[in-house]
Amino acid sequence: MPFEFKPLEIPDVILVKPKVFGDERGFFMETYKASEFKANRIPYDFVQDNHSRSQRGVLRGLHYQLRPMEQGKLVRCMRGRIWDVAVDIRKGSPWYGKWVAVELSEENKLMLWVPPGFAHGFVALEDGTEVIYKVTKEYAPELDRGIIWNDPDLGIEWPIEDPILSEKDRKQPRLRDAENNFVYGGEL
Ligand SMILES: Cc1cn([C@H]2C[C@H](O)[C@@H](COP(=O)(O)OP(=O)(O)O[C@H]3O[C@@H](C)C(=O)[C@@H](O)[C@H]3O)O2)c(=O)[nH]c1=O
Repeated sequence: MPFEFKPLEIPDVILVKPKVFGDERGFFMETYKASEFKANRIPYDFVQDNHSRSQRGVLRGLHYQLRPMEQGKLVRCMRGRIWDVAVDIRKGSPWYGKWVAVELSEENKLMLWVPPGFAHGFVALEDGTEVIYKVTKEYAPELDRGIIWNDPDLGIEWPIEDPILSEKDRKQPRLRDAENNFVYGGEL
């Protein structure tokens, strides 16, 4: 099997571990394969790939797009390290307002599947950290929304104090005030 799929504490969020083939030249790994992902509770088509670079302490998030342009995201860190967070914001979900986080790095090569209905964010733990992620719907700026990273109702334990934020992310609302049209449908 080229991948291991491990559901996290919120089981719709899945940690994906690729099989890495190392040899004297370097390494090879598959980073996405439709048949394997579809057979392991990630039945989506991906339509856009993104790439960002961040200095240490940059925090991007927490972001989501409203329905009908809700995005699932397959996130990977190809240089440096991030602490990657997914927050369940599906109304009626047993995990509403709960979060899970994992470290993704150049070294561990792990990927995080963040389904539609989750807010997503990460903090870069090293300078020059590069993140690439596939998304299931295209960017729709008019439906782009966010939640403030340090919302006390979420209590996310970020590993960095005083992060570097975009102007937009400094002004995001709390979850309780954020526009959100996700409804939990018992996805499991
Ligand atoms: C996300 C995105 C941004 N942009 C543009 C808009 C803006 O001028 C510039 C930077 O956008 P942002 O400040 O929103 O970029 P950023 O803060 O990196 O936003 C990203 O954060 C992570 C946590 C996510 O989960 C992503 O879905 C996305 O929301 O890039 C696109 O053209 N396409 C896109 O898909």
